[in-house]
Amino acid sequence: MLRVAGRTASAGAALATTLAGVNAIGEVSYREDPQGLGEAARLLRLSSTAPPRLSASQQADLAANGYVVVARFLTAAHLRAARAEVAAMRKAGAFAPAVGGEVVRTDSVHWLGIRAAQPALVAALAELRALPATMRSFGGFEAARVEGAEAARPLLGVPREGQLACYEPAASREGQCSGARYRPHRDGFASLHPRALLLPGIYMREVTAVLYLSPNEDEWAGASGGGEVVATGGAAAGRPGSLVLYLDAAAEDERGATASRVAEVRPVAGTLVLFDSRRMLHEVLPHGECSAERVALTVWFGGAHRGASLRDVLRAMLPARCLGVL
Ligand SMILES: O=C(O)CCC(=O)C(=O)O
Ligand SMILES: [Fe+2]
Repeated sequence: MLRVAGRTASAGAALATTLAGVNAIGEVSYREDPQGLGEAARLLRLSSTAPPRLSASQQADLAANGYVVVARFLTAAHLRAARAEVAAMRKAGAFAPAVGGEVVRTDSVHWLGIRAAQPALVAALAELRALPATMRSFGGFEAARVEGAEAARPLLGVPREGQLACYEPAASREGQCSGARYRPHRDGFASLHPRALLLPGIYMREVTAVLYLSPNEDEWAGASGGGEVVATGGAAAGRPGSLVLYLDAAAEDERGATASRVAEVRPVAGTLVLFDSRRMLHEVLPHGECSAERVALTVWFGGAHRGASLRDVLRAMLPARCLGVL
């Protein structure tokens, strides 16, 4: 892919400024394996659209609302290939119950690395990992940090792994009356949360990117054709299997009661949702009657992922006004 090649070449200088083996800065996301992408590179070519992948207005939406929904992030051919790979992995028993406990979440997951054996999924992961490089400013939640010289590069860390998650329909969960779900939660914590010191990789998440790879688009989209519904009032619209974003929920609200509105996103294959990991309270409603599986590939961008330098961790934890000292 031209974009990959171009980015890899121009990444050389940036690479020297980061720790070896660290992939903390989006700009250099592809440098690990410029040649070896092989089949994944072919698929990337297949799925690419002209950069930037997020338009200015989508970036503005993300900054203003704390989330943005992008339809058709991958091509149909790429999606088909990725879904076939997920199906094969499921058959081979590659998914395990998610950590967090039945009370919180009942999906099963597989951590997909940048060198995984599934080219279409690796290519999808690469597309997601390229996002920070196309987002120079995160407006609301990054603008404060992107000042002066820092404006030249994105400050979001890019992890080497994405989480593939499958939510089973009720029918296939023996003895369960509802399908898999993920109760209301936030993916990250605000800066200086004490638990960030113990688990910086999780607690420093700043932006969540969820790309749906669910099979059976029609079933998920329904008659309305899927997409995103924003409802006023705190009550979730509540279609089974939807991702519900509780907009403007108070920081201490863990259930969504204080949300001014809710946005409901259908997990239609190819749909990408980006949101503010720290502020956006969200949940996956129980899967329900559908027979279709609900599959998502999620990547968290942020200041301190596995392999990030101490400097990155500190940078993520300090208030913007202190950044000058790092
Ligand atoms: O699959 C989704 O829609 C979101 C999943 C989620 O919230 C998570 O994995 O943290
Ligand atoms: Fe989440």
